[in-house]
Amino acid sequence: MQNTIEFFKYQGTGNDFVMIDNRDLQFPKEKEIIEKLCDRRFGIGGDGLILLENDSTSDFKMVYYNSDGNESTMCGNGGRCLVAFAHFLDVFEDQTTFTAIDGLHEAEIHNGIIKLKMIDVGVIKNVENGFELNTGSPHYVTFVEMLKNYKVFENGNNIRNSSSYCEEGINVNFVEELSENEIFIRTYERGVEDETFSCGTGATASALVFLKDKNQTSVNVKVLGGNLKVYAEQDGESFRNIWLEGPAKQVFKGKINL
Ligand SMILES: N[C@@H](CCC[C@H](N)C(=O)O)C(=O)O
Repeated sequence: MQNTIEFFKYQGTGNDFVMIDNRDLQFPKEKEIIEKLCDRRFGIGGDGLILLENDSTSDFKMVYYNSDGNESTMCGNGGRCLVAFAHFLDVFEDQTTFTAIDGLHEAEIHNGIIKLKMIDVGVIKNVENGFELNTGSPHYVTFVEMLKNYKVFENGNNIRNSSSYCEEGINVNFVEELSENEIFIRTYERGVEDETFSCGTGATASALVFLKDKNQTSVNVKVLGGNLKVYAEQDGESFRNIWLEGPAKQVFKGKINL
């Protein structure tokens, strides 16, 4: 017998996700099924798939899969979209906490803008031509010029598959400083294996590298799919009180046969 599931589609600055209410734990967590649902020709289409589940210590739990069907580490835009989804499902009113793979997150929603607290970040490592840090997911950050015309797929794919990163993979962020208050970022994402329109943990990582050792606690972030803002407080070599802010929207809903 054919199994039909109800889904919702969300996007946060163009990073798009299939969203499923799995509080009844009925969703089959199989790689082939998730990959097919994320396929833009044979499925719904999305950079990832997110399950909203019950949690014993917070309002809900986030389970995140990349479009390759594998469960992965934290997704910042996905987290913001999931907060919008939980709000739509009346799980909370305007402030919430939820549990993700990297721990507990606080979040708030006001007029469609979601502000999500990210994990504290330790040392930013200097590596060849760039920086490496973990904002819930692993990121490589490098500064370039003329980012609009930059070959993000080719260069991102080369770095992601280089000997340093090929085993675990890494997300690769190319950053251009537009002004003292604004950076422009384009990201090649691990697990999507392509450039996406936005990456929340990547925007956070790039913002922290930009803010490091400056007397500044926020920066506007322009991405292909819109605008984000990152707030952070530096404490020695580390950062805390890190917030990722931006819009997240429900795009459509439907039913699909598995
Ligand atoms: N789109 C994401 C990052 C998702 C995880 C990443 N692809 C990985 O596997 O590390 C975001 O908004 O943070």
